[in-house]
Amino acid sequence: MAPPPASRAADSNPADPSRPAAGAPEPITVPSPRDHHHHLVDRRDTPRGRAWEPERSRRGGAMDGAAAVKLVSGEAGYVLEDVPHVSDYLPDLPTYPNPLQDNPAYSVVKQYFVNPDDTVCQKIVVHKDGPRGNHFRRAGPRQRVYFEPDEVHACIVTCGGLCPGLNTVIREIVCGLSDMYGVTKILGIQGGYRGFYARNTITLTPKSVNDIHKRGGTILGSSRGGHDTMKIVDSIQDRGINQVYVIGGDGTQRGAGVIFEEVRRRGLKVSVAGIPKTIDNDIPVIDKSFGFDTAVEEAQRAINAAHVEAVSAENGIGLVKLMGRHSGFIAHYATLASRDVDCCLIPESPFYLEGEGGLFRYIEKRLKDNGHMVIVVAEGAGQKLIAETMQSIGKDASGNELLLDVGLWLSQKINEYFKRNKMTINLKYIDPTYMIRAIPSNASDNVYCTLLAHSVVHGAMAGYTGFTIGQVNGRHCYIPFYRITEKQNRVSITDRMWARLLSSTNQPSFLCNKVIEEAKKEQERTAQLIDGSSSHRKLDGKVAGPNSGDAK
Ligand SMILES: Nc1ncnc2c1ncn2[C@@H]1O[C@H](COP(=O)(O)OP(=O)(O)OP(=O)(O)O)[C@@H](O)[C@H]1O
Ligand SMILES: O=P(O)(O)OC[C@H]1O[C@](O)(CO)[C@@H](O)[C@@H]1O
Ligand SMILES: [Mg+2]
Repeated sequence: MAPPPASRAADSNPADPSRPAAGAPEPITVPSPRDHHHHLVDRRDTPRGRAWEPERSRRGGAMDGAAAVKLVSGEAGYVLEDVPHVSDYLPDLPTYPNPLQDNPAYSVVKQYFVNPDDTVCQKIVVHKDGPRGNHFRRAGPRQRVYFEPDEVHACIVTCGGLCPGLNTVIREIVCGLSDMYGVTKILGIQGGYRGFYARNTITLTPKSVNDIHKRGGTILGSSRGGHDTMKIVDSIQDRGINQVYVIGGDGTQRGAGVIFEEVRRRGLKVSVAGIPKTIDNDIPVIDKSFGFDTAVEEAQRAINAAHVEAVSAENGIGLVKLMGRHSGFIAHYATLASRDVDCCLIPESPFYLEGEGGLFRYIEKRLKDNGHMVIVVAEGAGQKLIAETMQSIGKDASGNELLLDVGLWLSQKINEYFKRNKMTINLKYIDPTYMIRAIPSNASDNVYCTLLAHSVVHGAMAGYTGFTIGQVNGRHCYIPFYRITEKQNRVSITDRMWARLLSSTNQPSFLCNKVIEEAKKEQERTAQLIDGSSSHRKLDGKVAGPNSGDAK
C-alpha cells in the first residue's frame, strides 16, 4: 500500500486527507500543453546543463499543481524531454537490485541493463551544423528498481475502440511482470475506465492469459466515456494498486494523464503508464501504432474482393470504406500495398465531385479507359461535403464526433451521377471496417506488442510514471503523456509518401494552391518542433514509419 501523504492537499477529506472532500471540485484537468511549453521555453533559456529540478514538497508526499515538465538541455541544441518519476514527489524511496540479474534467461545477456544516460533522438536526419533536437529517455531494464516483486499490485485496463493486438499487449504485460520480475498480483479492470468503479475485476496470471493473443478484441472489454478521475483514483488507492497500465488511444492517454496528476497530488507511490493503441495510427511521435500493420494487411482482402467484383461487371466500381476518423493512414497504406486501387480518399485531402478535376470526371475517364475501377475511402473523408446535405449525428460517449457514412453517401452520389448521364455502372460497396478491427494481430504486430509490453513494465518497475511507451526511430522510449496527446498524427499530403500514392493511382490531387500552402506550412512547423529549437512548440513530428513527417 502506498505511504500516507506527508502534506494535506487543499479541499481534502478529513476522514482521508489524501482524498478530496465530498463536493470538492470534480476532475483535475490535465495541464494544458501551453503551460508545459511556457516552462519549456523558460527552461531552455537557462545555460546548458541540467535545466530541470524536480518539483517536490519539502517533505515529499502529496502535491498540488501540475507536474513540471522535465527538460534537460545539452550540447549543440540537445534537449531531453524526460518523464516523471515517483521519486520526484516521494524523495526517500528505497531501491532494490533488479531481479533480472538473477534470471537465467536474461542474466547471460551482455549489457542487459540500459545505461541510465541513454536517450533516443526524435530527429535522425541531421545537418552538420543543425541542432540535435528533442530526445526521449530510452526504455529498458534498469539496474535498480523502485518496487519489490512482492510489493507490486498491478492493474491493466483497455479503453476506446478495438484494435488488433490488445490481447497480446495484455498477455505480455502479465507474462513480463511475472517472468521477468516475479510479480504475482495483477488485476484486469473490466470494461474500460468505468470498470475501476462500476465493474468487477479479474485476476490475471500467465496461465489465464496464455493463448489470448490468438483472439481479437480485448478479454477485459472496453468502453468510451465514464472517466471519473476521483472515483478511479479512489479505486486505485482502495485496492492498493501501485502500477497502472493503460492501453488506449489519444483519449485514453489523456485520461491516464489526469489519473497520474491526481495520483501525484495525493502523493501515492503508483506508476501510471500508457501503451498507445489506435488502429487509425493517429498518435504522434511514435513510428506507428500496434495493430496498424494487421489492419493494412486485412484491408487487402476487402480491396481484392472489390477488385474482383469490379472487373467482373460492366463498368464495375468497387468501393471500400476503411477506418480512419481524422487520419487516413489505413486507406493510404492499404492503397499503396494493393496496386488495384484507382482512387484513395482521406480526411486530410479534401475532394470535390463535380466539374473539371472532380471525382465524377475521373471515374468516367477511368471506366472508359479501363472498364472498371476501385475506390478506397477513409471513413473521415469528405465529412464537410456530406454535412452540406446531411445533419450531424452527434458525439459518442467520449465526446468524439460521430461520422456520417461516407461510403453510403458516395455510392448514392456516384449512382445518381451516372443515371443522370445515362451510363450503366455496377457499383458494389464493401464496408469491412469492424471486421478489420476485430481480428487478432499478425505475426509482426505480435512481436511489436510483446516488446512494447516488456518495455512499459521495465519503466514502471524502475519507478517512472506519467509516460507512454513508444517506438521512435526503431528504439523504445518513455514519452511524457502531454507529447502524445497535444496533437494528432495525420497523413501529410505534401510528403513524398502521398505523392507516391498519387502517382500509383493517377487520381486527381483535388488540391487548390491554398490547401497545398497550408500543408507545407504545417510541415515546416513540424520540422521546427523536432529540432527542439522553436520557442513556440505547437506541433509535433516524427521521423520513421507511417508516422513520417519526413519523406523517405
Ligand atoms: N480529456 C480526457 N480526460 C479524461 N478522460 C478522457 C479524456 N478524453 C477521453 N477520455 C477517456 O478515455 C477513454 C477513451 O477515449 P476515446 O473513446 O476517445 O478513445 P481513444 O482512447 O482515443 O481510442 P480510439 O480513438 O483509438 O478508439 C474514454 O473512457 C474517455 O472517457
Ligand atoms: O464504433 P466505435 O466503437 O465507436 O468506433 C469507431 C471509431 O473507432 C476507431 O476505430 C478508432 O478511433 C475509428 O477509426 C472509428 O471511427
Ligand atoms: Mg481517439
